[in-house]
Amino acid sequence: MIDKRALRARMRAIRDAHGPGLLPVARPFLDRLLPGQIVAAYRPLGAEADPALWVEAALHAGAMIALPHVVDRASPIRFLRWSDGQDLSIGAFGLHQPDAHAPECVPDIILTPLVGFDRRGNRLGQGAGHYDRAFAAHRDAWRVGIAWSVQEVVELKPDDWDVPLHAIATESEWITP
Ligand SMILES: Nc1nc2c(c(=O)[nH]1)N(C=O)[C@@H](CNc1ccc(C(=O)N[C@@H](CCC(=O)O)C(=O)O)cc1)CN2
Ligand SMILES: Nc1ncnc2c1ncn2[C@@H]1O[C@H](COP(=O)(O)OP(=O)(O)OP(=O)(O)O)[C@@H](O)[C@H]1O
Repeated sequence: MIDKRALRARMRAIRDAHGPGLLPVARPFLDRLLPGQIVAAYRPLGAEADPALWVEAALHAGAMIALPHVVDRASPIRFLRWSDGQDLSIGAFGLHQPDAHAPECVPDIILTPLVGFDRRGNRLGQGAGHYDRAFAAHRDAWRVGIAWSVQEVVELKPDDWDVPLHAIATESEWITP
């Protein structure tokens, strides 16, 4: 079987060949939203599917937005509150993120950028363990993976620490394992 690093390189190349864009909002996400909830989103890097329309829908429903704040590969990410229109600064890996002093949040929903996924909810990420650790720290959050449909692989072998996704949204499908 192809190793994880080689697969990650292949799936990044497939994602980059697809190119960037906005992901249409999936109905089950709208149905789940409640006022006051905290939705952890992200600002896309390169050709990652952009959840900006999901952020807009969440704000419209009265939910609050948090964005990941990353320091380096070794440190856990923190989800920090972001209010609509607030400035972001560029941090590690070129990510747009809130100021380190923004309030930390406990997310109800975690929109997770994917490098690859399978139909069972297994996920391939950047390999730093940032979302693995976030899922372990926020067990009750609804874990939604976001990707282009071309990022699907037939089967990913989960590691012991992997926490599966509840759903995956692509431009063409809402996949629930
Ligand atoms: N948009 C976005 N935000 C995110 C993530 C992500 O994958 N995408 N993260 C996910 O954990 C966390 C940040 N962690 C990261 C860890 C490693 C790399 C990384 O290795 N980047 C590669 C290029 C990545 C690519 O092309 O996909 C690099 O810098 O060479 C990026 C982010 C939180 N925020
Ligand atoms: N709960 C955890 N606490 C501490 N370290 C963890 C935890 N979960 C995973 N890790 C570490 O993080 C790394 C994750 O590597 P892996 O290749 O699985 O990342 P990934 O599947 O790309 O996911 P991620 O998006 O989280 O980086 C591994 O080295 C693993 O030991």
